[in-house]
Parts: sequence; structure tokens; C-alpha cells
Amino acid sequence: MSARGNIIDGFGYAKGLRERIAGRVATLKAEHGLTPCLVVVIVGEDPASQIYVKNKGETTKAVGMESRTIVLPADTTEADLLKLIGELNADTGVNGILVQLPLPAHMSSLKVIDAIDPLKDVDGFHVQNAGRLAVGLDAIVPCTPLGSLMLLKDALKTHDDGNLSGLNAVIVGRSNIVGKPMAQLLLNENCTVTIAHSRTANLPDLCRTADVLVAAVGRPKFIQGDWVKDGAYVIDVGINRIEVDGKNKIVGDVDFDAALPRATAITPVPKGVGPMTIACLLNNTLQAACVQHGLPVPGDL
Ligand SMILES: Nc1nc(=O)c2c([nH]1)NC[C@@H]1CN(c3ccc(C(=O)N[C@@H](CCC(=O)O)C(=O)O)cc3)C=[N+]21
Repeated sequence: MSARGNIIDGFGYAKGLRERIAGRVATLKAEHGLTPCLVVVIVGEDPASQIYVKNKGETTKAVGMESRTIVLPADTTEADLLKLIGELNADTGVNGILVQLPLPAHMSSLKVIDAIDPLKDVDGFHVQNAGRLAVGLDAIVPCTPLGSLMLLKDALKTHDDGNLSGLNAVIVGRSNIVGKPMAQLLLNENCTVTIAHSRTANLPDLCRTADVLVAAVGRPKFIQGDWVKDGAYVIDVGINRIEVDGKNKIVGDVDFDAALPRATAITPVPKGVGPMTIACLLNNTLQAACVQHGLPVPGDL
């Protein structure tokens, strides 16, 4: 039986990933004169979103890519945003387009995402990418599930035989951006996958069946320690800002301290899945640039 209480170093893994991406960006530049370009569009002035978008821009530049950020006022019309996306789609210098979510209430995020060229949809949110992932075709895979799978596989290799096949996976959360694509990825790895949500009956007992437990509900410390099966692998996707003793703190969807001694390995928040999301976004942008220029797509990193 493997040891318990191992903390998965998502920050360190993401750092290594970014270094390998930087190497590939340098090669692409030297051999093909190509610098991948990611454009991030943000509508409105939500302070948390702005900090996040600023970090993304800096990380993009740090791996040698071009980063452009377009800030639109909160009262921008949907038509104007769709027009901008059309222009970015047509601009061959732009390889990746990310429209920061959530959008203001007067816009339909599905309609906006649908307007993005699927080949430039580096979030992997377009129905074409979601559908391609579901049927097993090449697709741009959403960054958070992809980064989560990388950490999970690495932890399984470190603490076990590295094999996901036949494991029971429970994903708590059914969003299009995390829960559903995570389920597709784990199905591809031959897990037995259950997606739980707010209407699930007896969630604690269901979670206790999970060899792999993925928490993506967006509620601070929602998953209790005694919901975690002895020896489980726990991936905490939640990023919740809460106030403790007058100070802002970020916590996950799992009660980390209570889950830690039960889990074989668990991701912390922060420095778990979050940094992997950004690293995977950069890798998706690099791969998109290669596809758009008819160049071979580099393999796994
Ligand atoms: N179209 C779109 N695509 C996204 O991928 C997207 C989005 N919209 N809207 C907002 C969410 C949120 N998100 C995060 C990614 C990384 C961290 C991250 O790196 N967090 C660090 C630092 C946390 C901190 O200290 O603030 C960590 O967890 O260690 C956080 C949040 C991507 N999102």
C-alpha cells in the first residue's frame, strides 16, 4: 500500500512544462520564423479577472510568445464583440483567441464561443472541439481538465503503477468547461466515470467509492475529509476567494487538511491545478499555431 498525505506540486510541474514549451517556441521561431500569438479579450473591469488576465499575459511573454490583451468596456454590445472575434479569426497573425469568462449578463457565452474559429479556440470550449473530444478525434482540449489529467497521471506514476484503467472516477461538477471534458478524458483512460452534481443523491457515499475524486463545484471546502476514500487521488479544481480573519484567502472545493491524511495524493489550492491551466493554455496556443501553419504538431510534453 502506498503512503498517504502526498501533496501534488502543480506549481513545480507547471514550471517545468512552461520551460519545455519555451524550448519549443524557440525552435519554432528559429526554424520557421513563427512566434505564436495569443489574444485575450476581457469585457468589463472585474478586478479579479484583470489580475488573472495580466498574469496570463506575462506568462505568455515569458515563454517567448506574443501576447495581446484587448479590454472592452462592460457595456460593449454582443454584436461588437462578435465583430471583433471575426476580425481576430481573419488575422493570420493571431493563433489563439481566449474570451475571458464569465461575460456580462447581456451576452450569451455560447454564442460568443461559437463565433471563435475552432482552430483558434485555445480554451477548447467551441462545440466542435467538445464534440471532437467526445468522439475521439483530434481536438483542442480544455486547459483545466488537461492539466488535471497530467498531474493525476504523474502522481499515479510516482505512488502507484501509473495505470488509470479500471479505476472509479467521481467528478463533482458538470460544467462544460471542467466537469464534462474531464469525464471524457478519464473515459479515454478507461476509468469508470461518474459525474455528480447538485441533485446527486447521497453524494458523500458516492465520493467514498472514488479512487479518483475530482472536485469542480466552486464551493469552498465543500468536499469533506470523510468523503475521501482511503488511498484516493484527489484533484481539487476549485479556486474560491474567501475572507479569513479579515484577510483574503484562496481555498479549493475540498477541505484540504481533512482530506490530506486519507489521500494517496492531493492537489493543493493555490499551487495545484491553477498554474497547470495556464501552462496548458500556452501549449494549446503553440499547437494551434503549428496546425494553422501546416507544421507537425509536437507530441506530449
Ligand atoms: N475563457 C476563460 N478561460 C479560462 O481558463 C478561465 C476563464 N475564462 N475565466 C476565469 C477562469 C479562472 N482561471 C484560472 C486559471 C489559473 C489560475 C491560477 O493560476 N491560480 C494560481 C494562483 C492563484 C492566486 O494566487 O490568485 C493557483 O491556483 O496557484 C487561476 C484561475 C482560468 N479561467
